[in-house]
Amino acid sequence: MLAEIKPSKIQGKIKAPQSKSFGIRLVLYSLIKESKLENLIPSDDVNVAINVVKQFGVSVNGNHFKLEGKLKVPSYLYFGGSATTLRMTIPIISVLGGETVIDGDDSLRKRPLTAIIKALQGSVNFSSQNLPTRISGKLKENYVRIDGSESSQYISGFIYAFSMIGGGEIEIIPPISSKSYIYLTSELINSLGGNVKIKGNRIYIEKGDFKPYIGKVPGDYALASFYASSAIVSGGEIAIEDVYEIPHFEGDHSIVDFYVQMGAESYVKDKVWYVKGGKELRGIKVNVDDFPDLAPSIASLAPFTNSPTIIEGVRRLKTKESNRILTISDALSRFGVSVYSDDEKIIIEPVKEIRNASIVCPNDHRIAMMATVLAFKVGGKIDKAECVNKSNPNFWKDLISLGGKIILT
Ligand SMILES: O=C(O)C1=C[C@@H](OP(=O)(O)O)[C@@H](O)[C@H](O)C1
Ligand SMILES: C=C(OP(=O)(O)O)C(=O)O
Repeated sequence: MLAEIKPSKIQGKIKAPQSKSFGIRLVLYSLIKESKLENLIPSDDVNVAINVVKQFGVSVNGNHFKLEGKLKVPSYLYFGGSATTLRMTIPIISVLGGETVIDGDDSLRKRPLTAIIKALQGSVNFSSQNLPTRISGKLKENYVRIDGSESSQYISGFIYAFSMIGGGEIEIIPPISSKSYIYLTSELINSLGGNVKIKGNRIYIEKGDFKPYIGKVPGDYALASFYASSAIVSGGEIAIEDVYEIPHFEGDHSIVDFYVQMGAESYVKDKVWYVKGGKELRGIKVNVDDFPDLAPSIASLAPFTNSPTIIEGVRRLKTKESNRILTISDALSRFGVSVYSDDEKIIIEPVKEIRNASIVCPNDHRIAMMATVLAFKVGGKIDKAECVNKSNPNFWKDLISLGGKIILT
């Protein structure tokens, strides 16, 4: 699909895209207790999670997920492009024990599994270092020691896995990256009757008394940020409804504050995120290691400021759906933005002369979303535009309803 975008003013009221992180967690929660997701509009990745729980024996009736009988470890699981589902499921397979062949699409096949393979060495065998691989064996004790610098998704997976079997302990070898997602998992599990305590680099999980989850999938700040950036850049005003309450830790919701630091009007009240453009913007310096998905969001606004934006802590962006150090730089450069990058940082200069550009989505939803913001300023084309479905199947429809002049063919 090709998206042809004309300069547009983005404004109005919209429901936030549903959170992929919450969506996957709430679907996987059905391996612990039933869940009913009232407003569910599954993205590709949430659909992956739904197919995975089905294979474990969960019955799926519309938006209602309930385990029928005993959990069974499937002999084959396919994860599409969803690293979150993959890396949360491997710990579950490893505590239950068994033999499963796991696979994914071309992008997932390139993403590392090094930390989990090492952590499970001696109990669980992997036939190869990347997908496809055959996992066999069972974790010997309810304890795991794992490198925290590759991905938090494994740690979230062990919080689920140990909650399923009545307890366990995780020791994380520092540095711990993407900490915000570990907090997200432990807070969610505890809010549903779990017993997870984080003490420094150790996580203690005890037996929980779980209740069903019946409710909505909360809205997502990182996905909504592309609507917000588009409004700011085009001088519009937007209200994004159904976002979650801002918690005590930093995370994807920190984008609300980053936009304030960049000079935009941005605040959350009663689960609505209000954003307004029109003021002079400035560059910021920010380390994204704890919330790496915000890099493309910040990069979408950075060219329109009056000073350079420095995004640090980008090392792990190389192993996302695309090498985002390269794909952020490449997409912005096509629009005439000067970008410097190395393994530690991306520096984005204020754009002097923005130009109309065409990009092909590098199989990475957030890069297409970032480029859309620039295209609203100057026009542009995005090929393989369906790549946004990984996390937000409503992306194009929502933006059209907010005034985006977009032709999809
Ligand atoms: O747990 C989650 O929902 C996620 C964790 C992050 O991954 P890493 O922990 O690998 O950084 C993030 O990039 C991903 O989009 C979602
Ligand atoms: C990195 C992402 O997702 P995942 O790791 O789940 O594939 C993302 O959504 O930006």
